[in-house]
Amino acid sequence: MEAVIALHNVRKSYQDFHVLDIARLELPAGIYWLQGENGAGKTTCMKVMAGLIPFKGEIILQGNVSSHRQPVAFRRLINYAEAEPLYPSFLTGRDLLELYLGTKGGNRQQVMELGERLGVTGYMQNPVSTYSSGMLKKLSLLLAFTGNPLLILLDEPLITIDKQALAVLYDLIRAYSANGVSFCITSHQPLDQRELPVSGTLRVAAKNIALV
Ligand SMILES: Nc1ncnc2c1ncn2[C@@H]1O[C@H](COP(=O)(O)OP(=O)(O)OP(=O)(O)O)[C@@H](O)[C@H]1O
Repeated sequence: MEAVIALHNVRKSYQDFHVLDIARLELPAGIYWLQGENGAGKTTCMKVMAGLIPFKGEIILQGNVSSHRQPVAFRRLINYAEAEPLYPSFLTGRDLLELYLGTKGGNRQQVMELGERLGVTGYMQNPVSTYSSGMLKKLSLLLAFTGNPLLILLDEPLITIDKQALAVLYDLIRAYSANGVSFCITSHQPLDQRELPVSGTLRVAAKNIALV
């Protein structure tokens, strides 16, 4: 089966500090748990996969969308939610959602319903500077589920959100996964296999990523 994402000779350095050196990694569709020690390179790997920071090498989605040759199409197919999201403080949640709907596409009605389920609707009209860390995290998760992504990267999605939002998040991951969307999730806490049917574990170590 065609890999959802394939990394070929991917190298990432911050100035002359080398963080990633991945000769080849090809992942079939699924839900992956990305593990590694603090500072191993998980967040860097996600930012590279999402096409958000420059890197050497090439990433191909579904065998035909290249990070270098089709950067816009590439970025539309991958969504990323940061571990500790930061947005310009004067923007409202609604401003950000409109921006995402405009650039990522997707069904407005469906996204609004999702916002309702996650419990963000009540504060969407307020500037993000007024949000608590959990409120910000829920907004970032809503944005990660906006559009028509092939792969969703969730960096520490379980931290700071309340029990109700957590149950919705697990539900969403399972439903999207059943519709063919793949996930790559970092979490220092164990993932509950009953809630999240993880298909594989990816380990970041010694600058490489391996499916273990
Ligand atoms: N913008 C940056 N400039 C310089 N070095 C950076 C930058 N971002 C990350 N690093 C370094 O790259 C390495 C990997 O960082 P990264 O954030 O990817 O690790 P991580 O596996 O996500 O860690 P954690 O589990 O602590 O979140 C670390 O040594 C870090 O110091």
